[in-house]
Amino acid sequence: MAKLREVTMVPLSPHGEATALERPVLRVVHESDGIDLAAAEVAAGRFLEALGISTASESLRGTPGRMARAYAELFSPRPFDLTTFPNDEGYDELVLARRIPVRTVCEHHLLPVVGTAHVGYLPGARILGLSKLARVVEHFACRPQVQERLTKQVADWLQTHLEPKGVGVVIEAEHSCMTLRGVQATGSDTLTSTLLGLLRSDARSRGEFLALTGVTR
Ligand SMILES: Nc1nc2c(ncn2[C@@H]2O[C@H](COP(=O)(O)OP(=O)(O)OP(=O)(O)O)[C@@H](O)[C@H]2O)c(=O)[nH]1
Ligand SMILES: [Zn+2]
Repeated sequence: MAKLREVTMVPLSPHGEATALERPVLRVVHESDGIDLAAAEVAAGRFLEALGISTASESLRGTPGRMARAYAELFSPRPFDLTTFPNDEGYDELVLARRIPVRTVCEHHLLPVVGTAHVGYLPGARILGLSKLARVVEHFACRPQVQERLTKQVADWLQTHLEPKGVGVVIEAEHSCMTLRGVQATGSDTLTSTLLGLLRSDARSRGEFLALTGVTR
Protein backbone atom coordinates (compact mmCIF):
# COMPACT_ATOMS: atom_id res chain seq x y z
CA MET A 1 0.00 0.00 0.00
CA ALA A 2 1.31 3.46 -0.81
CA LYS A 3 2.54 5.48 2.15
CA LEU A 4 2.95 9.19 2.63
CA ARG A 5 6.47 10.39 3.27
CA GLU A 6 7.18 13.96 4.21
CA VAL A 7 10.72 15.23 4.14
CA THR A 8 11.62 18.45 5.87
CA MET A 9 14.43 20.15 3.98
CA VAL A 10 16.40 22.93 5.60
CA PRO A 11 17.73 25.40 2.99
CA LEU A 12 21.49 25.54 3.02
CA SER A 13 23.76 28.58 2.72
CA PRO A 14 26.45 28.54 -0.03
CA HIS A 15 28.78 27.17 2.69
CA GLY A 16 26.49 24.27 3.42
CA GLU A 17 25.08 25.53 6.74
CA ALA A 18 21.39 25.89 7.44
CA THR A 19 20.35 29.54 7.12
CA ALA A 20 18.74 30.87 10.27
CA LEU A 21 16.41 33.30 8.45
CA GLU A 22 14.79 30.78 6.18
CA ARG A 23 12.13 28.37 7.24
CA PRO A 24 12.44 24.66 6.42
CA VAL A 25 10.57 23.64 3.27
CA LEU A 26 8.34 20.64 3.54
CA ARG A 27 8.76 18.40 0.49
CA VAL A 28 5.83 16.06 0.10
CA VAL A 29 6.50 12.81 -1.72
CA HIS A 30 4.40 9.70 -2.09
CA GLU A 31 6.22 6.51 -1.23
CA SER A 32 4.73 3.36 -2.69
CA ASP A 33 5.80 -0.22 -2.10
CA GLY A 34 6.74 -0.25 -5.75
CA ILE A 35 4.77 -0.49 -8.97
CA ASP A 36 5.64 -3.60 -11.00
CA LEU A 37 4.41 -2.59 -14.46
CA ALA A 38 5.38 -5.88 -16.09
CA ALA A 39 3.43 -7.92 -13.52
CA ALA A 40 0.47 -5.53 -13.81
CA GLU A 41 0.47 -5.94 -17.61
CA VAL A 42 0.42 -9.76 -17.38
CA ALA A 43 -2.40 -9.57 -14.82
CA ALA A 44 -4.40 -7.14 -17.00
CA GLY A 45 -4.05 -9.49 -19.98
CA ARG A 46 -5.37 -12.39 -17.87
CA PHE A 47 -8.17 -10.22 -16.52
CA LEU A 48 -9.34 -9.32 -20.05
CA GLU A 49 -9.05 -12.94 -21.15
CA ALA A 50 -11.17 -14.05 -18.16
CA LEU A 51 -13.82 -11.55 -19.25
CA GLY A 52 -13.85 -13.05 -22.76
CA ILE A 53 -12.05 -10.10 -24.37
CA SER A 54 -9.44 -11.20 -26.90
CA THR A 55 -6.29 -9.11 -27.18
CA ALA A 56 -5.26 -10.75 -30.46
CA SER A 57 -6.09 -7.84 -32.77
CA GLU A 58 -3.55 -5.13 -33.51
CA SER A 59 -5.52 -2.44 -31.69
CA LEU A 60 -6.00 -4.49 -28.50
CA ARG A 61 -2.54 -6.04 -28.42
CA GLY A 62 -1.14 -3.18 -26.35
CA THR A 63 -4.20 -2.82 -24.12
CA PRO A 64 -2.94 -4.78 -21.08
CA GLY A 65 0.21 -2.61 -21.05
CA ARG A 66 -1.86 0.55 -21.45
CA MET A 67 -4.13 -0.52 -18.58
CA ALA A 68 -1.10 -1.12 -16.35
CA ARG A 69 0.46 2.25 -17.21
CA ALA A 70 -2.85 4.09 -16.86
CA TYR A 71 -3.49 2.80 -13.34
CA ALA A 72 0.14 3.35 -12.37
CA GLU A 73 -0.27 6.97 -13.49
CA LEU A 74 -3.47 7.35 -11.46
CA PHE A 75 -1.63 6.07 -8.37
CA SER A 76 1.51 8.24 -8.75
CA PRO A 77 1.05 11.78 -7.43
CA ARG A 78 3.75 14.31 -8.21
CA PRO A 79 6.01 15.43 -5.37
CA PHE A 80 5.76 19.06 -4.35
CA ASP A 81 7.12 21.61 -1.89
CA LEU A 82 4.72 23.05 0.65
CA THR A 83 5.78 26.67 0.16
CA THR A 84 4.44 29.14 2.72
CA PHE A 85 5.02 32.88 3.23
CA PRO A 86 4.73 35.09 6.32
CA ASN A 87 1.33 36.72 6.64
CA ASP A 88 2.95 40.16 6.98
CA GLU A 89 -0.24 42.11 6.26
CA GLY A 90 -2.24 40.14 8.83
CA TYR A 91 -4.73 39.07 6.13
CA ASP A 92 -7.59 37.54 8.14
CA GLU A 93 -10.30 36.82 5.58
CA LEU A 94 -11.00 33.65 3.68
CA VAL A 95 -8.59 32.36 1.02
CA LEU A 96 -10.55 30.02 -1.22
CA ALA A 97 -9.47 28.06 -4.29
CA ARG A 98 -12.59 26.96 -6.16
CA ARG A 99 -13.21 24.30 -8.79
CA ILE A 100 -9.95 22.42 -8.31
CA PRO A 101 -10.22 19.33 -10.53
CA VAL A 102 -10.53 16.03 -8.67
CA ARG A 103 -9.64 12.77 -10.40
CA THR A 104 -9.52 9.60 -8.38
CA VAL A 105 -10.84 6.04 -8.46
CA CYS A 106 -13.22 4.50 -5.97
CA GLU A 107 -11.56 1.80 -3.93
CA HIS A 108 -14.51 -0.55 -4.33
CA HIS A 109 -14.67 -0.86 -8.11
CA LEU A 110 -11.51 0.99 -9.22
CA LEU A 111 -13.71 3.09 -11.52
CA PRO A 112 -13.16 6.82 -12.07
CA VAL A 113 -14.49 9.47 -9.70
CA VAL A 114 -14.37 12.91 -11.33
CA GLY A 115 -15.37 16.24 -9.87
CA THR A 116 -14.22 19.46 -8.27
CA ALA A 117 -12.93 20.54 -4.89
CA HIS A 118 -13.25 23.91 -3.15
CA VAL A 119 -10.50 24.34 -0.58
CA GLY A 120 -10.29 27.36 1.71
CA TYR A 121 -8.60 28.52 4.89
CA LEU A 122 -8.52 31.43 7.30
CA PRO A 123 -4.84 32.37 7.60
CA GLY A 124 -2.86 32.35 10.80
CA ALA A 125 0.80 33.37 10.92
CA ARG A 126 1.55 32.14 7.40
CA ILE A 127 -0.14 32.05 4.01
CA LEU A 128 0.21 29.17 1.56
CA GLY A 129 1.41 29.26 -2.04
CA LEU A 130 -1.97 29.13 -3.83
CA SER A 131 -1.12 26.26 -6.19
CA LYS A 132 -0.42 24.09 -3.14
CA LEU A 133 -4.14 23.84 -2.39
CA ALA A 134 -4.58 21.98 -5.70
CA ARG A 135 -1.42 19.97 -5.11
CA VAL A 136 -2.67 18.70 -1.76
CA VAL A 137 -5.92 17.58 -3.42
CA GLU A 138 -3.95 15.75 -6.13
CA HIS A 139 -1.69 14.19 -3.52
CA PHE A 140 -4.56 12.50 -1.69
CA ALA A 141 -6.59 11.78 -4.85
CA CYS A 142 -3.85 9.68 -6.48
CA ARG A 143 -4.78 6.44 -4.76
CA PRO A 144 -7.90 4.30 -4.46
CA GLN A 145 -10.23 6.41 -2.37
CA VAL A 146 -13.61 7.02 -0.83
CA GLN A 147 -14.80 10.59 -1.14
CA GLU A 148 -15.36 11.07 2.58
CA ARG A 149 -11.76 10.10 3.41
CA LEU A 150 -10.32 12.23 0.60
CA THR A 151 -12.23 15.28 1.87
CA LYS A 152 -11.08 14.79 5.44
CA GLN A 153 -7.47 13.97 4.56
CA VAL A 154 -7.07 17.24 2.63
CA ALA A 155 -8.58 19.27 5.49
CA ASP A 156 -6.67 17.53 8.29
CA TRP A 157 -3.37 17.76 6.42
CA LEU A 158 -3.74 21.51 5.85
CA GLN A 159 -4.74 22.06 9.47
CA THR A 160 -1.65 20.19 10.68
CA HIS A 161 0.93 21.70 8.32
CA LEU A 162 -0.35 25.27 7.81
CA GLU A 163 -1.86 25.82 11.28
CA PRO A 164 -4.53 28.22 9.98
CA LYS A 165 -7.48 29.54 12.01
CA GLY A 166 -9.82 27.37 10.00
CA VAL A 167 -9.98 25.03 7.01
CA GLY A 168 -12.86 24.11 4.74
CA VAL A 169 -12.99 21.48 2.01
CA VAL A 170 -15.98 20.72 -0.19
CA ILE A 171 -15.85 18.06 -2.89
CA GLU A 172 -18.53 17.45 -5.52
CA ALA A 173 -17.89 14.38 -7.65
CA GLU A 174 -19.51 11.91 -10.00
CA HIS A 175 -18.84 8.27 -9.20
CA SER A 176 -18.92 6.34 -12.45
CA CYS A 177 -19.53 3.10 -10.52
CA MET A 178 -22.87 4.68 -9.62
CA THR A 179 -23.69 6.39 -12.93
CA LEU A 180 -22.35 4.07 -15.67
CA ARG A 181 -23.16 0.73 -14.06
CA GLY A 182 -25.01 -0.71 -11.08
CA VAL A 183 -27.82 1.60 -10.09
CA GLN A 184 -27.05 3.78 -13.20
CA ALA A 185 -28.02 7.01 -11.43
CA THR A 186 -27.03 9.10 -14.44
CA GLY A 187 -26.37 12.76 -13.63
CA SER A 188 -26.09 12.31 -9.87
CA ASP A 189 -23.13 13.67 -8.00
CA THR A 190 -22.03 13.39 -4.38
CA LEU A 191 -21.13 16.27 -2.10
CA THR A 192 -18.90 15.95 0.97
CA SER A 193 -17.46 18.60 3.27
CA THR A 194 -15.06 18.94 6.18
CA LEU A 195 -14.92 22.16 8.18
CA LEU A 196 -12.33 22.72 10.91
CA GLY A 197 -11.51 25.50 13.38
CA LEU A 198 -13.35 28.82 12.91
CA LEU A 199 -14.89 27.63 9.64
CA ARG A 200 -16.75 25.10 11.72
CA SER A 201 -17.42 26.97 14.95
CA ASP A 202 -18.01 30.55 13.79
CA ALA A 203 -21.41 30.88 12.10
CA ARG A 204 -20.43 33.90 9.94
CA SER A 205 -17.24 32.28 8.60
CA ARG A 206 -18.98 28.98 8.03
CA GLY A 207 -21.88 30.66 6.20
CA GLU A 208 -19.52 32.70 4.03
CA PHE A 209 -17.46 29.64 3.10
CA LEU A 210 -20.51 27.55 2.21
CA ALA A 211 -22.06 30.42 0.21
CA LEU A 212 -18.87 31.08 -1.77
CA THR A 213 -18.51 27.39 -2.57
CA GLY A 214 -22.10 27.34 -3.80
CA VAL A 215 -23.24 24.79 -1.21
CA THR A 216 -25.74 27.29 0.22
CA ARG A 217 -27.06 30.42 -1.45
N1 LIG B 1 -19.33 5.88 1.09
C1 LIG B 1 -18.81 5.74 -0.13
N2 LIG B 1 -19.23 4.72 -0.91
C2 LIG B 1 -18.70 4.63 -2.14
C3 LIG B 1 -17.75 5.52 -2.65
N3 LIG B 1 -17.46 5.13 -3.92
C4 LIG B 1 -18.20 4.04 -4.17
N4 LIG B 1 -18.97 3.71 -3.09
C5 LIG B 1 -19.96 2.67 -2.87
O1 LIG B 1 -19.39 1.46 -2.44
C6 LIG B 1 -20.46 0.51 -2.40
C7 LIG B 1 -19.96 -0.89 -2.63
O2 LIG B 1 -21.07 -1.68 -2.41
P1 LIG B 1 -21.23 -3.23 -2.80
O3 LIG B 1 -22.65 -3.61 -2.51
O4 LIG B 1 -20.15 -4.02 -2.16
O5 LIG B 1 -20.91 -3.17 -4.37
P2 LIG B 1 -21.88 -3.43 -5.59
O6 LIG B 1 -22.54 -4.76 -5.48
O7 LIG B 1 -21.10 -3.17 -6.84
O8 LIG B 1 -22.99 -2.30 -5.36
P3 LIG B 1 -23.83 -1.43 -6.40
O9 LIG B 1 -22.94 -0.28 -6.83
O10 LIG B 1 -25.02 -0.94 -5.61
O11 LIG B 1 -24.21 -2.32 -7.56
C8 LIG B 1 -21.44 1.01 -3.45
O12 LIG B 1 -22.62 1.40 -2.76
C9 LIG B 1 -20.77 2.25 -4.06
O13 LIG B 1 -21.69 3.23 -4.46
C10 LIG B 1 -17.34 6.58 -1.79
O14 LIG B 1 -16.49 7.41 -2.13
N5 LIG B 1 -17.89 6.65 -0.56
ZN1 LIG C 1 -17.16 2.36 -6.86
